[in-house]
Amino acid sequence: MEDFERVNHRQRTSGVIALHWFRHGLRLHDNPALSYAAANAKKLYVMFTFDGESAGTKLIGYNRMKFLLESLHDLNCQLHSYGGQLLVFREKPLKVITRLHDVLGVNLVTFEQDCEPIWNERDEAVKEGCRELGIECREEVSHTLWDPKEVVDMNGGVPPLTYTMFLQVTSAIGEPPHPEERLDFSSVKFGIVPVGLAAELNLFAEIPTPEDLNVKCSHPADIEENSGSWIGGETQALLLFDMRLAVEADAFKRNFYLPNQARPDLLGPSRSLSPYLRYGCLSIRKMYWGIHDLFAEIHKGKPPCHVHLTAQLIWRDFFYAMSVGNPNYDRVKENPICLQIPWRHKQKELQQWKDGKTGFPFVDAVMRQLLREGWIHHVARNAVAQFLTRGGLWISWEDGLKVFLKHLLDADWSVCSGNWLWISSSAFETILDCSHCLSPVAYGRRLEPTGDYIR
Ligand SMILES: Cc1cc2nc3c(=O)[nH]c(=O)nc-3n(C[C@H](O)[C@H](O)[C@H](O)COP(=O)(O)OP(=O)(O)OC[C@H]3O[C@@H](n4cnc5c(N)ncnc54)[C@H](O)[C@@H]3O)c2cc1C
Repeated sequence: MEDFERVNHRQRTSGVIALHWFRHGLRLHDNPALSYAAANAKKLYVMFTFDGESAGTKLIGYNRMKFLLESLHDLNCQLHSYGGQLLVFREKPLKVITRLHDVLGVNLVTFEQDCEPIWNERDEAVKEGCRELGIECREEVSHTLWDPKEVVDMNGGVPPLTYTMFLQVTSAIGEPPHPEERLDFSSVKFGIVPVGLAAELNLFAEIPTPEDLNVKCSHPADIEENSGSWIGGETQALLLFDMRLAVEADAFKRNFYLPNQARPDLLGPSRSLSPYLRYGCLSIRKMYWGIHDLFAEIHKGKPPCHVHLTAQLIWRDFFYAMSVGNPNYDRVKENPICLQIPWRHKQKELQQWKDGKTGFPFVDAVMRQLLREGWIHHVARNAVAQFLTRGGLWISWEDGLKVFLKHLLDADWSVCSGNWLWISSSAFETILDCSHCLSPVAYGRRLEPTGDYIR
């Protein structure tokens, strides 16, 4: 046994040594699993591990990987100010946990719930491994407003198939929890990993770059041009959230709702919070209650109204709940909620759509923006998704989903699949509906009549 193993073996017997495992939830505020670890441990380790899958890294483009790494960098900087360090490994989580238990005496592991079925196997293996090692495992729900598993249970074991049903079930559960008070980390004692163990577990000396993880930019000229347009991390998320509250306050005062949906600005600077919600840099509960309380303050005495932004946040929860227990949610085959539509296999047209070379200027501009920046407005997503599926090329939504999952900054397995199912009219309705489709020409002209967006 090495010296440090002996020392830490002794520590194990005398108190809680915790490891918080970040998967998403990349924030210090309103993070109940992290606060539990910090409040109960005499020493705390915090980690993220690149296992080839977690945080949606199985299918990931350059822009999202950059956003994720910036978010980790931001966490690390914040932890540094409290004398801590974010440990970033390239290893399977259970191996890291096991070795940190063996060598450093870790006896408590905490993490935020990843409710999607694609994570069940990973999380069950970790929970089982912890049980065998006698490690306490604590999982907290804070990536969604309600616990999607509770929603399904409450609905008799099946997900509520429509948004209205979802609202009924959640109103029976009650309001979503308020965000926690911000924890003071200054009294937390953070642990570091000895050199030998660091090498064994492939601990990065500093936050890696996308290239370190073999993710390359396919348009190198864009790196400089786009630098600064999206910056990952909690610090930036909180800044943008304050700006967003000001925009919503102005709209509420004028009795106007969803300003960025009703008057989409395709040319303005990116202000969306979805990539920050996807990685949990911003707490969904902080956003929900922030908007809710703002409405209540401006419209004193009026009952809460869900036609504004909080309704959008509830849609996000709806799509998560829909995917619980359905590992085939992202495909046509063996997906119990998906209509079996005879989509055509047209490789050439699919490639043209992916490359932004269909010949329809608006559709092509949107796809080029997706490839270069990783973010496109909701109305633009609608346009290209309908064009690919029931409104134009008649190609399966599954093909479109893969492209979105790779390139979108906010790409989220449940939310993206749910929206593709919706837009292609493959689910949440009983029949395929092609009676109302967006014109790929007139729609673009209406949204942005100057043509500057396309240029
Ligand atoms: C084909 C398609 C794929 C999509 N894929 C994703 C995805 O992978 N990840 C993702 O977060 N959103 C996805 N969306 C939903 C939506 O386009 C984005 O959430 C929205 O554009 C984000 O912009 P915003 O933050 O300004 O939204 P806002 O209007 O400010 O809404 C606030 C938040 O509510 C949530 N939200 C808004 N609209 C929706 C919606 N339709 N479904 C679920 N949640 C919503 C998002 O978290 C968003 O950040 C997709 C939409 C379509 C049509």
